[in-house]
Amino acid sequence: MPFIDLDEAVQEASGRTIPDLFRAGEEVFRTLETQALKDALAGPKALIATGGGIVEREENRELLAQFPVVFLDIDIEEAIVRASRSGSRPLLQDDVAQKMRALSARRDPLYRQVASTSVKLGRASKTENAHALLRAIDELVK
Ligand SMILES: Nc1ncnc2c1ncn2[C@@H]1O[C@H](COP(=O)(O)OP(=O)(O)OP(=O)(O)O)[C@@H](O)[C@H]1O
Ligand SMILES: O=C(O)C1=C[C@@H](O)[C@@H](O)[C@H](O)C1
Repeated sequence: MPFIDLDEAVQEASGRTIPDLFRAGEEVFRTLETQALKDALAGPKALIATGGGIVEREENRELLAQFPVVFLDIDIEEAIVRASRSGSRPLLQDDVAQKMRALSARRDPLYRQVASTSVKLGRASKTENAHALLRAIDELVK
């Protein structure tokens, strides 16, 4: 099955990086993100990885809720550690921990609203996490 990463799709379609798009304004990025989601959903059946901010727009939530969706329910402390390492996330420049907690509090109910199922991802290895995700996808689409 084809795999589509929406962050990559947005960057390819616009010819710009995500930090560059955010410099033009978050709405600029979100509009391209919605278009990339619509294009991906209209295309051949695929596994689509969205950015964590996909649930910010109601339009996106309504679209996603029509398809099988797996919520990657990552432990917040682990997410903070990983995001602190990355440095390239426009919404997480300073006070990463505080911003992550605020985003998580706002978005968590929205993820649960659109998700058909969820997978708890803790400190297991990447391979174990990938297998847990694949099992959830198999279960969902069988
Ligand atoms: N045990 C692990 N399981 C899963 N991912 C891990 C693990 N250890 C490190 N990582 C890393 O965590 C990072 C997760 O970042 P990634 O950018 O893929 O997040 P994302 O889910 O795409 O978030 P976003 O909402 O920003 O799109 C990756 O770089 C991945 O390699
Ligand atoms: O959580 C978010 O709002 C984002 C997550 C990333 O994947 C990118 O889509 C972008 O940095 C925004």
